[in-house]
Amino acid sequence: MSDFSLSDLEAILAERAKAPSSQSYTASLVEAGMPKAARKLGEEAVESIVAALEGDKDELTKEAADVLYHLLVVLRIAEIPLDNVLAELAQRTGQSGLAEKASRGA
Ligand SMILES: N=c1c2ncn([C@@H]3O[C@H](COP(=O)(O)OP(=O)(O)OP(=O)(O)O)[C@@H](O)[C@H]3O)c2ncn1[C@@H]1O[C@H](COP(=O)(O)O)[C@@H](O)[C@H]1O
Repeated sequence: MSDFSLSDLEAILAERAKAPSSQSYTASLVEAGMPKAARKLGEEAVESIVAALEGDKDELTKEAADVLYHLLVVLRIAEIPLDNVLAELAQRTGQSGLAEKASRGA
């Protein structure tokens, strides 16, 4: 199992977003703004659907990674911390302890 987490990626994107857009794809997306970032997220979601329907596991794995990356870029532009999303997911499990833990970023 990979040690790499979405929180790790969120931290990398926060750092890279400060770079000149010529040196960082993340910074170029943030600079372009929500319409472009949201469109990219949609494109990657559609490509994931196609891979899923074709039963192509390798392609679906790559497209799923693209979806998660572009989702984090969209959340960054919207100024929504990943922890808020995790807290929402935890709350849906009905386990308030998990929701509290997620909102603390633990
Ligand atoms: N996970 C990714 C990631 N996935 C995809 N991409 C980039 O997404 C782009 C998407 O290519 P596409 O073919 O979909 O789009 P395109 O038509 O080439 O370009 P668009 O004009 O449509 O955006 C490519 O340039 C990839 O390099 C990513 N770029 C960055 N990351 C992560 O973000 C980190 C920071 O990257 P930089 O911001 O580039 O420093 C990296 O270390 C990675 O962890």
